[in-house]
Amino acid sequence: MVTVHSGEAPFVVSAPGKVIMFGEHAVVYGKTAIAGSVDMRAYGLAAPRSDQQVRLVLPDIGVDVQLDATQLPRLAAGDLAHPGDVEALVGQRIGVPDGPGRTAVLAFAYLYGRLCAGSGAPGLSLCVRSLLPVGAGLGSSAAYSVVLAAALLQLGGQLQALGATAADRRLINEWAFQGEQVAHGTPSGIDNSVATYGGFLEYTRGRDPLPLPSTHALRVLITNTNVPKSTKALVAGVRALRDAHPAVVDHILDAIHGISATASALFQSPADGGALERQMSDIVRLNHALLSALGVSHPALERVRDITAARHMPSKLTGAGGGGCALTLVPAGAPAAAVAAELAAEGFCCYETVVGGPGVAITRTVNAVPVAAWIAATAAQAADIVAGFAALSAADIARLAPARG
Ligand SMILES: Nc1ncnc2c1ncn2[C@@H]1O[C@H](COP(=O)(O)OP(=O)(O)OP(=O)(O)O)[C@@H](O)[C@H]1O
Ligand SMILES: C[C@@](O)(CCO)CC(=O)[O-]
Repeated sequence: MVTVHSGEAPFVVSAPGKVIMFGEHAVVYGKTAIAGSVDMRAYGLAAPRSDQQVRLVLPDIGVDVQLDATQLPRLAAGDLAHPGDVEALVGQRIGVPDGPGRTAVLAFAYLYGRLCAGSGAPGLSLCVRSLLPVGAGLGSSAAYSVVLAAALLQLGGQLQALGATAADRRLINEWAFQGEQVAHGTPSGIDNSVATYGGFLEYTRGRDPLPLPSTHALRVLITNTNVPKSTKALVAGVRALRDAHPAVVDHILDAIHGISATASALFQSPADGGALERQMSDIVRLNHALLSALGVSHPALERVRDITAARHMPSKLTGAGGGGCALTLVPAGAPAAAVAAELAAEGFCCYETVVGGPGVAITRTVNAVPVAAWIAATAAQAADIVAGFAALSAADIARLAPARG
């Protein structure tokens, strides 16, 4: 339990989404995965208030709830067997129907309960917006959890330097992982690690994430199939398959581990561009085939794979699968624009993205102007700071994050 600093001026926290290059699902079983941050982020405006009210505004998913701080129970370590059990404690009170909004409010209630709640806990308005598609495999949930954890830790005076030190990041990552457990049950921790640390990471559950000093720039196309999926259900499906056929599924998981090990070596190798692209293409194809064997592909993902393969651009699903996004390697000279147009004609959304940008960031100013004043000037018609933040254009909101280093 910490004392929330109600004297803190409004500030903005942001955290990136992720793309898993190799190793999703296998990473849940202790195998290695390789992931990088994408240049789309979640942004949270935290404004302390003096009236003991806690307001959570999530405009992307239609949530605006206000509770008296005393309605959110203080939670000590050990009060709950699993962070997801918070539902049983506060589920009745939050008045939000099932769906993304409910999960998001429960993750907040858990982290607020652990980090802030208690007698005398002051109020707070927190508004989170995201430029990441929700539930598409790009780690929108982890970016949201990292924003919550960093905002509440900052309010509690638990961070040394606005989230910038190694100790700050470790703390943010640990708490964000608990927020992810509310949403996903048994996540591996890779998504929140990428959202916290940014860059490229080699990740194995239970070990510190290893930043990969990639010597090769990788162009990728991300295609959102717009098919909704549930990470929790897909992870549970793989678990059921493994329980039924351990001797088969464990070999598949080991093979995926081998792919991540190959990718890690390739990222750090001095191989020339052509050789690297050939080997990367092979392992992208192999990884997708293995994920398909685990039952987490979808006809829309197979369609993306066929369209891009016809142009010699290999694709794999990224994230949990079952819909969501595919990742396509764009080798030098590949007709990325033509392929993106072909995919768009089939109703898919494509983003060409830069992988490996900055992780979590907390800012109190924009170009030396305090956040509150900057929002007031940028969204001049808004009634208050939360409404102003909610009204910012995507281009303006992106100015609240650090530039790519
Ligand atoms: N803009 C947002 N505002 C509030 N909550 C969000 C937002 N985006 C995502 N979330 C939270 O994240 C959840 C989506 O998690 P889900 O795992 O389905 O998708 P994802 O994280 O985008 O995909 P993946 O885990 O495969 O990378 C939502 O239910 C909500 O709780
Ligand atoms: C499917 C999975 O491996 C990645 C989801 O982005 C689940 C996890 O690692 O928690």
